Amino acid sequence: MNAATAFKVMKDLQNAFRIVAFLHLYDYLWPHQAVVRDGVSYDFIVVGGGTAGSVIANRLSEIEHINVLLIEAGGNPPYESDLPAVPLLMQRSRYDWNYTEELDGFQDSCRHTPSRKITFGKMLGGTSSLNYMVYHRGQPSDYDSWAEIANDATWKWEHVLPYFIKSIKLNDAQILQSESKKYYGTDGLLQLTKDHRKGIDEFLDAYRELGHDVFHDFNENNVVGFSAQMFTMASKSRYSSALAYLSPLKNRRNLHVLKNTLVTKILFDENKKAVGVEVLTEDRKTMTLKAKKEVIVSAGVMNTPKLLMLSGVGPEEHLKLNNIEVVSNLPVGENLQEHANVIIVHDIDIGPLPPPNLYALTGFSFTGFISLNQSSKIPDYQQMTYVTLPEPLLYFCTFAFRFSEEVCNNIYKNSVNKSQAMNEIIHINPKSRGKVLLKSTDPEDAPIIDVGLYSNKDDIENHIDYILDFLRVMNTTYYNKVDAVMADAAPKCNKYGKETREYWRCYIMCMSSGMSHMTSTCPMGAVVDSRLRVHGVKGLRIADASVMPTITRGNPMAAVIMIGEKVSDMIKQDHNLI
Ligand SMILES: Cc1cc2nc3c(=O)[nH]c(=O)nc-3n(C[C@H](O)[C@H](O)[C@H](O)COP(=O)(O)OP(=O)(O)OC[C@H]3O[C@@H](n4cnc5c(N)ncnc54)[C@H](O)[C@@H]3O)c2cc1C
Repeated sequence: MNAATAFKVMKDLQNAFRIVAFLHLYDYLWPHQAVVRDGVSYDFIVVGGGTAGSVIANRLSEIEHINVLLIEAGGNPPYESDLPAVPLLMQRSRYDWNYTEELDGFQDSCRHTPSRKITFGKMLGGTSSLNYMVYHRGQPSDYDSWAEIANDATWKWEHVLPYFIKSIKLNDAQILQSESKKYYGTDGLLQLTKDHRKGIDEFLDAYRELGHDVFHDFNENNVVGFSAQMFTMASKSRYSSALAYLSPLKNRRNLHVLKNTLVTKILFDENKKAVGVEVLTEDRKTMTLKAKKEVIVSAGVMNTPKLLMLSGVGPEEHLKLNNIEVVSNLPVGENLQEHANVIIVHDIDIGPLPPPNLYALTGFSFTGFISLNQSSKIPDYQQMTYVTLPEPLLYFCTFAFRFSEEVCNNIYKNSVNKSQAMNEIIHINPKSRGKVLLKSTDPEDAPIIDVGLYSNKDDIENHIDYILDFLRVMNTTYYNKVDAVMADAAPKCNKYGKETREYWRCYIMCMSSGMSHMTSTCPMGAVVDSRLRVHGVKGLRIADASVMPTITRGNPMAAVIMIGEKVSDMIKQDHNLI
């Protein structure tokens, strides 16, 4: 196997699954297509049936006399969305928005192309239908600082925790019999599965040897340390936000789900109240759909700011440049935040791993939140380690990370008869910021995206510190026992010597990428208030990853679902519906 073959295998598999999609065998899982007429009114319109939008559509339509229209640009998730082993197959397919970042100063990187491809889900469940399913809530201190920025104590950890708990249906005997039980629900809608697979404990022992705590579970007391990962999975399948929140109510009469329909504009009346949306339907008809109470935009971190700007809500100068009439002058699209990730692969000798299985995650994994100052309760970086056979890693290298064939072949070449540990060293508190702008006023055009990774140079130097800290694991008993050797992914950096900061500066420029954890393009404070209402207009809220004032120090999906739960209650309260 080599990188070119691995890439071709992925393309062939994508084509094979297209045939399965053509048969529509799994459409019975999802709500029917709504029948709509031009000019028809609903109480609430939710734009985007993704991670947050699915939650909101469910919770608002719990009230029987309220009519909710959920509009989603994509269609039903395909069969492969269900299969935990193959999330990659939906990348660069019709289930992906297929955006590309502008040139970002990494032209000299080890990527396949200088511009980075960026994936977001375009289907019910949005990005939760194609992501890697890791469930982590971020740090309690993240929410305390949101509360401060938003000037609203209801965003503090103690007040958002009940919404995390409400969403969950945990079925893990070990956790439910432990102290951690109080942090989980058992009658929510989102199923979680903890990874208990063989092999994890030996790795965790190595981190224990370095002085780190090892937990069953991360929660408000267990913040800094290591644990096996938790996933949004039932035992053998993905649990996307759509499967959790939309599938069970596919026959609910007051919820109307309009699929394959792009919202092109939010419509305002003369008092700047959002009164509806303009859409482009799957048969390419333009229609107006009206909202009596509110429009809630949950179109994700790129498409929410794009839609707002197209509708006249955004930075005045940029809107005027595009001849868009300004409704509210706000810093929409600025403040984009992302976790930078550096990949370090180890060849290891741990004996045979089970062969890949479509219904299980490949290999096994664990994660750690590490503070360089071991007495601190606030982590500086996160480590996620996936232990697999070398072939699945080659697919990731070439198809997901899109590193060059040379880099992927370098990583693969000494792995014959071995396993590999792919370590993601993640900068979870970046100072760098990016932005989203309109490319044109055509709603079908992609936006201009500048993720801004390492635009603040402190992030590079801090990342080197994190990598050097991580590498201490190479001296532990277990890593010696399994003959861990670092794959020589970037030989061009070897001239500096691996013990130097120059080597790691060079390595970072070669082997880094974003985690696809982007947030904060319409943040609380600057763009929306603490009840997620857009400043300067009425009847318009935003609820998705874009409203986070700062990126969570952890994987963001759990926080997005919590935002969906919390905003649903806020909307009900503001309209006297509870
Ligand atoms: C490859 C990948 C792996 C990831 N892995 C993890 C992980 O393991 N754990 C984790 O915590 N996070 C992960 N993330 C991040 C996480 O999935 C996202 O942060 C989260 O799902 C975002 O939710 P959202 O509601 O903001 O947006 P989305 O879930 O993307 O929802 C937006 C929805 O709006 C729709 N839409 C957009 N524009 C329009 C329009 N104009 N009209 C109608 N509909 C529209 C979209 O099609 C989409 O369905 C990953 C992300 C990626 C890309």
